[in-house]
Amino acid sequence: MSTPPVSENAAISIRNVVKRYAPSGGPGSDKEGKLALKGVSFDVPQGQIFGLLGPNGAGKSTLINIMAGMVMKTSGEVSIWGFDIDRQRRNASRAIGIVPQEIVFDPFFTPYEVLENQAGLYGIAPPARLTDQLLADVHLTDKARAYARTLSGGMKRRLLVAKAMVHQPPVLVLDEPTAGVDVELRRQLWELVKRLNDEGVTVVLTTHYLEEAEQLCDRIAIINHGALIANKPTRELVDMAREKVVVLTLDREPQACPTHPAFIKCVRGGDQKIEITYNKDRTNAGEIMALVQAQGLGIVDVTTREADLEDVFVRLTSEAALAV
Ligand SMILES: Nc1ncnc2c1ncn2[C@@H]1O[C@H](COP(=O)(O)OP(=O)(O)OP(=O)(O)O)[C@@H](O)[C@H]1O
Repeated sequence: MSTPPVSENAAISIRNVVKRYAPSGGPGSDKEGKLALKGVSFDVPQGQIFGLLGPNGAGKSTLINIMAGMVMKTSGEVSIWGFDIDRQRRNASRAIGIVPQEIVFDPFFTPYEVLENQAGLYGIAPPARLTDQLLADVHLTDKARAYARTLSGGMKRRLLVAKAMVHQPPVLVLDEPTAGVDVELRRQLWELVKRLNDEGVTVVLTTHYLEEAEQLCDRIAIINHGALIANKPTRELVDMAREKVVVLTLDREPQACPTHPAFIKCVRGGDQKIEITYNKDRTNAGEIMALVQAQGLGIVDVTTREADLEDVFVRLTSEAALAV
């Protein structure tokens, strides 16, 4: 299959990226080394919040670490804001801010010092530094002079976001920013991400929380076993779930499940309820209710459930697993 050329106006352009790790040499190790990415290609459009999803070990961190310059790809091309990461490394690095999965700070530095040091690394002269502004943006002004080790987990994560934004990159990448973070802190982090995006920053994030990816991301790519298995606007991806479920509570116990070519599954609960999973392109709840009533049964209550991203994710990853 021919691969389109690297896109000039994408925030990130990834073409045919392959990564094979060196063999570890340990007992049972793969002699050729682990093939973590098997030729992945996609673009992250400018201005979006882009979700990179996949099960554990799919290759997400490998891809992010390649963008960050921390892992060398085996082959393929990556450009960030139009800059090739091999030929224009300096410009590519300046165009991206990375929030790593692991929290790593020297515990004896204060948030103020963490940001000042980072600005120094980027060669930003003191008058041009945005330290106070960034601390305010992530609500850490009153912790500016506290040791990093005294910050809560959520504060440390917010400080990592500020650190990634020190050089004001147009692209921000967050690797599992909410892993192990409680609900309230997760909400705060998502608000921060949304605010940055509203200000024009293109955001790429990996997450295991499908519901949040569904709410937050404009577009979602799914990686499984080192290969891209989906890359679509979130709405389209969710619409791929063609299944819908209707639960009917009847006026008495039905003798049998009604049948229809669009039914995928029908379960009798034994409590005067039937749960029908159907293809929503081929029938609807109204038709199903009419079918049940035509059998002489009365309907006391009805509830329906839409398929969500989790249904699509499970289906796509299991189909891809079967194809491997
Ligand atoms: N340094 C390494 N050396 C050898 N193999 C590695 C190395 N880092 C990752 N891998 C392997 O490459 C594959 C992809 O790992 P990666 O960490 O990129 O996945 P992931 O999608 O980020 O998973 P997770 O969500 O668990 O972080 C895995 O099989 C992993 O064991």
